[in-house]
Amino acid sequence: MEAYDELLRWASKQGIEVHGIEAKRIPGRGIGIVASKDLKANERLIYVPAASLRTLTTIRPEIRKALPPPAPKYKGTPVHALLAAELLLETPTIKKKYAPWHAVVPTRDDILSTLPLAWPTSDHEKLHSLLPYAARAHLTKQKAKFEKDWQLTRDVLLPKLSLSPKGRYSKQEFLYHWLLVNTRTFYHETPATERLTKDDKMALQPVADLLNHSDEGCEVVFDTGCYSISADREYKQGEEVYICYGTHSNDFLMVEYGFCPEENKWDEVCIDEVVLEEMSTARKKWLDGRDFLGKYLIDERNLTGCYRTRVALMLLCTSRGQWERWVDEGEDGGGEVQKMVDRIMVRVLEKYLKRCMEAIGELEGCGPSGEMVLRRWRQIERLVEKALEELKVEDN
Ligand SMILES: C[S@@+](CC[C@H](N)C(=O)[O-])C[C@H]1O[C@@H](n2cnc3c(N)ncnc32)[C@H](O)[C@@H]1O
Repeated sequence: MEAYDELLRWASKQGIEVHGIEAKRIPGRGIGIVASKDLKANERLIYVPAASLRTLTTIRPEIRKALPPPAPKYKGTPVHALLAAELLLETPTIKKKYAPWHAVVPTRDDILSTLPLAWPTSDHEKLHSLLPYAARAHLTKQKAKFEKDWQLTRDVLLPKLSLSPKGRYSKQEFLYHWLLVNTRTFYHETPATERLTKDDKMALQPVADLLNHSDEGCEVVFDTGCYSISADREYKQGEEVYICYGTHSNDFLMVEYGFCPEENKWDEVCIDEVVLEEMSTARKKWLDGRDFLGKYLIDERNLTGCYRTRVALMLLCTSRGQWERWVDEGEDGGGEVQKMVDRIMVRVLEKYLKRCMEAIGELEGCGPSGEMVLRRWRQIERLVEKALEELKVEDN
């Protein structure tokens, strides 16, 4: 019997109900959930009673006593750190209780090789530097969160429990558990987490955490008593059933979940670095003053630049005073100004396309470790080429 079949049997003993679906290994996506029969829209597929979730309230008392509890506005220990510590410090009895879950979650090698945060710096320093801007920026924030959580674990929790941050309790082991939590938790609000930030409203859910991501997916609803997942549409037997982890770009999915899908209607590409290179220090200050500094995006629906991009580029076509008036009145400066913005966009995107090609050239020599980043740059290259075509058509 496969480990995931064992997990489903174990789950039913925990009160987790599973209907019309089964787990299966899916090439390129680890384990996933598929329909075991034809499913009707709205049919309930998974029901997880709150008692089977691992949340802030199920963290062992000695961990909760050692680490300051989470509190509003990021004071205290994030729930992410507490859940990671809980997994790191699992006693043999608890480990036995969750053995069927441990048997199916990705191995250390799976996690550490696919998630950019875990790429060993010596080998992958170059890969980090070759990530597109948005992914690199997101990774920097994620790294800061992780380092803070590890510091609390190493300097407060482990000494209080007379454990040394080596071997079983090393930084690398904490990282593995921290990333397991990162890739497998669901949003869950309880009375205990109600006043906390969104990031602290997280729960681990055995079985439901086998669902892979797609742009659109099953309906997920929860209250304090349970979590339930229902079919969003009809499914044919054997079809994979997904949930949507959120309306995320591929840069976000790569850093948070370690994959980069070819189809993603929520995808967007951030062109901050090339747009900001056009701006003097004074212009950056003016943009900042009106909350227009950064987050310049292109996507399939906004090939010629999102609203923020175009407003920012308008500053290159006129005086500060005139630009401020247009911003105040929500005006676009008229046809001639928009043509100038288009021309600047062409220059900016041609520069970005050159960078794409340079990154692709370097990644082609990186072998399998650079595959995901290479795929991402090829997607960006296609989008930028399409945007340039559209801008040039508009110019004629
Ligand atoms: C919540 S788990 C889903 C179950 C997971 N596939 C497993 O084997 O345990 C999230 C992880 O699944 C993988 N995943 C989810 N959706 C995917 C997709 N559309 N394509 C590739 N991998 C995906 C990623 O490794 C991600 O970090």
